[in-house]
Amino acid sequence: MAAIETTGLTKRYGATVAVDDLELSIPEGSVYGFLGPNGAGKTTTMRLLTSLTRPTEGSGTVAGVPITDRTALRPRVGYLPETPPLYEQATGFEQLEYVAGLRDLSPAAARERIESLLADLDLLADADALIDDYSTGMRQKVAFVQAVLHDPDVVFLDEPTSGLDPRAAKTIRERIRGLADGGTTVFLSTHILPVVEAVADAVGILSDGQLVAEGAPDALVRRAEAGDEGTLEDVFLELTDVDPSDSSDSGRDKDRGDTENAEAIRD
Ligand SMILES: Nc1ncnc2c1ncn2[C@@H]1O[C@H](COP(=O)(O)OP(=O)(O)OP(=O)(O)O)[C@@H](O)[C@H]1O
Repeated sequence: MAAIETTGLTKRYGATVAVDDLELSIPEGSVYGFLGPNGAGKTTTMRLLTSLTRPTEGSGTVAGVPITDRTALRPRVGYLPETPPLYEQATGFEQLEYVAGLRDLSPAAARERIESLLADLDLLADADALIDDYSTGMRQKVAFVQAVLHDPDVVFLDEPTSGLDPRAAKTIRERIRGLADGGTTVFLSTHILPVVEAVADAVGILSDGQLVAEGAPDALVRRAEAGDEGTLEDVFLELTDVDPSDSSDSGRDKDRGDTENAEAIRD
């Protein structure tokens, strides 16, 4: 069974089509890199898949649960949003204890899990300091632990390594791979393409709400115009290159051309 499956998933905000007829089928225990320019619809897709917003049309399941069933879906998914909610006046440990309570973990189980995850990220020694005094990287690590505390089947990560120094970013990358190797499915949205190249089993590129290319990172690079010498960045630029100075009509034509090009790449 696919961990994430969508059919014709669409979200409109008035005249804006944020997510347009999205078809996804992502296997369990894989890392899926979700790429796209600003405003492509990545956050909206993650909000749809975590039942934070409802589709205008289409449907989907995550861990076998319909994405419109918020109550059943909530324990099965974890979400690290781009700006994670953290309570500045709590210590790292208190913040995580609070979230564990919301997730119905017993105090003893919560303590054990929090300590193990914090130790794993090299943050246990600072667990009793106020979040207000944490660095960006320390906050990001707490937010990461918060998203995986209840051992979800599928975890959605929005820019999990942004603002991290190379060592902290490497730690998070290794944990992402570790999650997938343990059977968790990771849906990873980031603009940091080397991160995706390093950890993703498959990549989807979103442009104007539409999936314009999908495949293993190295296969996408090989099949795109970039050729053998190319990188994921070349593929990304090739498929999402919309000149902002275009009028909306000619811009649309250009989009369509890019989409057709991408269709060839998709198989
Ligand atoms: N609540 C909302 N109300 C109205 N329009 C919205 C809303 N949320 C998103 N949009 C619009 O939907 C489109 C997709 O936005 P979304 O935030 O999903 O993109 P994104 O790919 O996550 O962008 P970024 O990389 O900048 O975070 C944009 O045009 C945005 O303005």
